[in-house]
Amino acid sequence: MLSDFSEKIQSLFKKFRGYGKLTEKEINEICRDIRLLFLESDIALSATKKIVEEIKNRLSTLEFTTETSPGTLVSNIVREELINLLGKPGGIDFSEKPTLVMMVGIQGSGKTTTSAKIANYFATKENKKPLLVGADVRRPAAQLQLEKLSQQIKVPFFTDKDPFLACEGALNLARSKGYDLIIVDTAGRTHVDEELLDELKALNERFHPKNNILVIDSMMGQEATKVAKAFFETIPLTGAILTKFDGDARGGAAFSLREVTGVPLIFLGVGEKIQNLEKFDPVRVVNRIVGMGDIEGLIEKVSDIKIDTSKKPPEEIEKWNFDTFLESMRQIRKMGPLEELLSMIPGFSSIKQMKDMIPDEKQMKRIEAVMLSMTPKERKKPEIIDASRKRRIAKGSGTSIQEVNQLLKQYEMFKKMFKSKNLKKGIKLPNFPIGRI
Ligand SMILES: Nc1nc2c(ncn2[C@@H]2O[C@H](COP(=O)(O)OP(=O)(O)OP(=O)(O)O)[C@@H](O)[C@H]2O)c(=O)[nH]1
Repeated sequence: MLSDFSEKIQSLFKKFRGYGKLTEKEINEICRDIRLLFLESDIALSATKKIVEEIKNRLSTLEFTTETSPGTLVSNIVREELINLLGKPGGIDFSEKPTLVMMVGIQGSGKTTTSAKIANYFATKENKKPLLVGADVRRPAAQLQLEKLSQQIKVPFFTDKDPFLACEGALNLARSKGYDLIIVDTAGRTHVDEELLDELKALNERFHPKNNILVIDSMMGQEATKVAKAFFETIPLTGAILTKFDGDARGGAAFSLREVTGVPLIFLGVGEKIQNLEKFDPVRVVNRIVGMGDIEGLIEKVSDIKIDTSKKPPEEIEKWNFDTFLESMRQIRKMGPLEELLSMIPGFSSIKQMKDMIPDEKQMKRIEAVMLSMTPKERKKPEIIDASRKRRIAKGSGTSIQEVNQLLKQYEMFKKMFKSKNLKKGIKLPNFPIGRI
């Protein structure tokens, strides 16, 4: 999440810490650095100008105290202004029952997946009764995708032969069954076109939804603001959801959207899975970016995971084998990419050596593939893995014999260490089972 931006802002904070005083020269330098960072991050010019101006004004009138160093004061101001730029979060208006939530956006933005994510969020976290409606009647595949997702999350699905009939029917059904919210997945096109906008306008005039939510791909960078403007000129948008935030390194859309369009963010899509939806919280996003972590988010993630207690690892570490490691790895991966999780721990992202020790998703998959290519017997008793078995495992997992050897070596080290009870004498754990291979 915003890895490039995060790295750059943290190195700027390091630079600011070196300032002994803040004269006009330093203030100009800070503003120049921030401007450059924003422009390199594909953030809209108006948003860049706004934050630089705010920072400059605050720094020019700053009162120094002896307790806080100039560098810390500057970093605090920049952090606060990043939070202000992201803007206060929006929400879903539940003042009507059922409330209509119209999901709009261009094709591929993640609209269908996000409709299901929201339904799941409100059903599981807020005890609401959602109804999912497929209104993209021209694309049977989109209807099918939403229907499948609705079955997966056990939320009812409704559709009809045109979007107006679908909404009408859904409203009647919701009123009779007491549903709280109707989430309508409207049609998307490859780009914003007149036909799409006309249909939305007509739906809006007919049903006056309390919620018109724009789903937008954060990877679009500041281009996202153009799409948002086109929708905003057609219907009154009440909020936006940025999808694929997990893959966005620069933050161009996130930091531009509010300033350019005024539309508040409500949720962030942070992965392909249904659970990968976060309520937008600017403080938590910024704290993560600047390396202050997000303990609250980490606790939420851990408590969301349903641990299968029948698969709990044995208490005695001597009994651990590759089955144990495979299972723990799966439990950890359910929470999302490892680096993402660790970035939620305050200070972690600033320790470069620690980051280098952590395998990325691709490496995790390779380690998992090696373990999965072992037979159940091999996983229980890895000592039986001889040269020909290693060849078979490497071939089956699409890795190399060296990689299989490396994993087995790390396993051996792990076992030896516990046998010799060296751990009690303060010896560091090897980076297994999450080490690089
Ligand atoms: N990494 C990541 N992928 C996402 C996220 N949200 C959606 N996707 C993926 O983006 C792709 C497009 O998502 P859809 O929900 O089909 O997009 P859509 O806007 O409904 O597109 P159409 O149905 O074609 O109109 C799918 O592969 C999703 O799994 C997210 O937050 N993170």
